Amino acid sequence: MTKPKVLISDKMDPNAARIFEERGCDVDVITGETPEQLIARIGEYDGLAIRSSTKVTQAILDAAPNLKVIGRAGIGVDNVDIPAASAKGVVVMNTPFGNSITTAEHAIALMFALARQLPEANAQTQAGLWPKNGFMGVEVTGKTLGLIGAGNIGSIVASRALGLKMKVVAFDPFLTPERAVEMGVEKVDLDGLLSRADFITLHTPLTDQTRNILSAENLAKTRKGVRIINCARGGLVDEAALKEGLDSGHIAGAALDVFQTEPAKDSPLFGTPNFICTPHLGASTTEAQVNVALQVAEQMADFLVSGGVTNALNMPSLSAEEAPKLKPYMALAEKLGSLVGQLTRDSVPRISIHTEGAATELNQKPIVAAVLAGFLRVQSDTVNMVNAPFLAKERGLEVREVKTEREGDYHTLVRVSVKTESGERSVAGTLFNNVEPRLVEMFGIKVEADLSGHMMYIVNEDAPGFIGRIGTLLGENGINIGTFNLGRRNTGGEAVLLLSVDSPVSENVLKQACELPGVKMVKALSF
Ligand SMILES: NC(=O)c1ccc[n+]([C@@H]2O[C@H](COP(=O)([O-])OP(=O)(O)OC[C@H]3O[C@@H](n4cnc5c(N)ncnc54)[C@H](O)[C@@H]3O)[C@@H](O)[C@H]2O)c1
Ligand SMILES: O=C(O)CC[C@@H](O)C(=O)O
Repeated sequence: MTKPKVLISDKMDPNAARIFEERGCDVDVITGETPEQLIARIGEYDGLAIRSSTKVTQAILDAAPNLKVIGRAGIGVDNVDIPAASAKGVVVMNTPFGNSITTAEHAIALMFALARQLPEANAQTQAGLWPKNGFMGVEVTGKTLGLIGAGNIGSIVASRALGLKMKVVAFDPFLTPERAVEMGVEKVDLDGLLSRADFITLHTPLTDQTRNILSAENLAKTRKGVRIINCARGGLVDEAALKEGLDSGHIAGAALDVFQTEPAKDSPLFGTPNFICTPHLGASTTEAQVNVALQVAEQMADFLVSGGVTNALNMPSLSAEEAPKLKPYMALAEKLGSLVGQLTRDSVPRISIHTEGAATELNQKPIVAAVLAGFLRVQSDTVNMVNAPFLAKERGLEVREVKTEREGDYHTLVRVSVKTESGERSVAGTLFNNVEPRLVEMFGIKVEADLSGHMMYIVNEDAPGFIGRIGTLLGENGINIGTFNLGRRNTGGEAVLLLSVDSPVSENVLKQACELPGVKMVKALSF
């Protein structure tokens, strides 16, 4: 088996390259390239490991036919075009916890730097001014810290601030009252936070809801003398309004680690009194960089080598322990989805995935994604488990999931049903020996077939002589039959025949089969 190839395109702790090699990947570390250079190179790689410098655009994805996974050693993935990656079936992963403590500590460091004007005091002292009377600071003890965003980093900042004897109020629409109590913070609305906080620190992603959350209007609602810290994302604070607030003295200090445009080599804020900044250093400690490098390499290698999916933003997670158990189910689900897709001519507004028995104990999301991938692949051969759920949504296909924990005729079963203009149609399959996918029911008729390779599906009247006639026809056309699977609704009623054949069945043979007496339908299938 050829080894997966990974490119590390941003500066990353060397542990990442070591882990890739130890886990069976070939790895190249080539940093600082232009987008054009990356476009020329990316075609040969299965994986791309990045930090924030590499911008993974549609153009880069278009030039990457082999790419299967992008791993961000860090949290924010705003440098990756996730919809474009999903559409191409590329998994995007991040490392959501590896740099949280480090970034929270940076926010606290900036809070102290603002409270005591450390950068300017340092600069003037080293300039020989000994400015003993020029820097009257404030204590943080007893002050109110307003937390906008109380997720991983926000909650660490809160715990540190509580240790510093601050009062913490938090605005986060997704923060439950129970979690607020657990964190020891008071959950407030945004106006409440703005009117009460002595320090405001931001810890949300940049979304349509959070963009400009500290707008000119909201900054005007803050207390006079407020100090603002942003270690999350540029774009959360209106930088022009921030400058006005600092110039007017309404805002006593502001510290930005992140800017609307990065790298920020020029900004109207530079040189403003009581403004301090760092060049997106929130995650820059030895500990955090080792953490994220190890984690991203382990996650990506897991995916490329054994199919495990951790911390993916566009695909359900699948641990390395779960992967071997789920793999045969995903193969079964994909085959059932494909069978229904190949046999359905009408438009399908709804597809239902029903698991029964042992299958219900597993993570359903990969099973559903595999059914959708099989079903939609009939329409486009670029569909895979990553982009199938997105495509289904885009095409208005309603996806239903149903679980029945008790066993039926089989210890485990996956059933795929589609709603069509002519009614609901379903196929079902099980796993023999927990590993071999087997079709066991088709449109209400019991059959038993291994769905693989080239197959023929025939619906005919159950009458003597048919099997001989179809065998003769295929034999005369040089088509060897591998397996022969029969099922019927009732004696003399409708029967189905699923044949696996060693070579593709031509249109001409299908036509001749269709003309045999008693035949209602013939279709070539492939898996
Ligand atoms: N400066 C750096 O180097 C650096 C390092 C790491 C992370 N970050 C950034 O910090 C941010 C926070 O990271 P995290 O790990 O804590 O993320 P997280 O997802 O754990 O937490 C984000 C929180 O924001 C909340 N939120 C979402 N929309 C909101 C809204 N409209 N108003 C208020 N709250 C809202 C969410 O409910 C969540 O609790 C991210 O943008 C990340 O990219 C920056
Ligand atoms: O990689 C970095 O230095 C920044 C990381 C940070 O912005 C993140 O979102 O994790």
